[in-house]
Amino acid sequence: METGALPNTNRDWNGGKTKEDLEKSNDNHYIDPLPFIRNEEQCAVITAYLEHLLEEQPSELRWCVTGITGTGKNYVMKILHGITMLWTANAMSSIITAPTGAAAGNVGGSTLDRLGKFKRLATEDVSLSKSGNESEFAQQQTLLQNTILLQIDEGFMYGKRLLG
Ligand SMILES: Nc1ncnc2c1ncn2[C@@H]1O[C@H](COP(=O)(O)OP(=O)(O)OP(=O)(O)O)[C@@H](O)[C@H]1O
Repeated sequence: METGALPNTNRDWNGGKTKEDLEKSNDNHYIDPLPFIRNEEQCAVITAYLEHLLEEQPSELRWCVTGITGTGKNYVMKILHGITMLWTANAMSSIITAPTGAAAGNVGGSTLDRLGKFKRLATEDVSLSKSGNESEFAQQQTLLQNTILLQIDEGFMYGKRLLG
């Protein structure tokens, strides 16, 4: 996974002390923020997201996480999804989408078309807000107003017709 563009993730969970420091001083209270993840790059993404949630006034965050196949991108997506739902206690606060039904099924998400109830035509260039039933679209907007995380898998497959 490529994480070079991520914000600095050095949150100090242990008062500036390393695990070794704490062991030497017989203090066993070392906090490992992500004990269940042993992959550094995955840790960097998840920790950066946690830090973002902890910000008093979180700014809008737009990330593109890339990596060759099998590097654990979907694994991280699912963790961020779970963290967000727990953090907000709202199942609609996090959404995972993908361009095709098969890709969406793979990550436990849905297609943007299904999510937004769009009825796009294969041949016509229609904008997002006009591509479906407008009242359904408005209902969906209301439903999604507490969504704080939108993750798009295989995002390169979306053209400017949908997201442009
Ligand atoms: N930190 C981890 N601990 C345990 N298993 C992991 C971890 N990260 C990834 N895996 C496992 O490795 C496999 C590949 O991960 P994943 O599907 O997330 O990769 P990917 O980068 O999304 O692949 P693709 O680009 O093909 O969709 C999966 O079986 C996943 O469960």
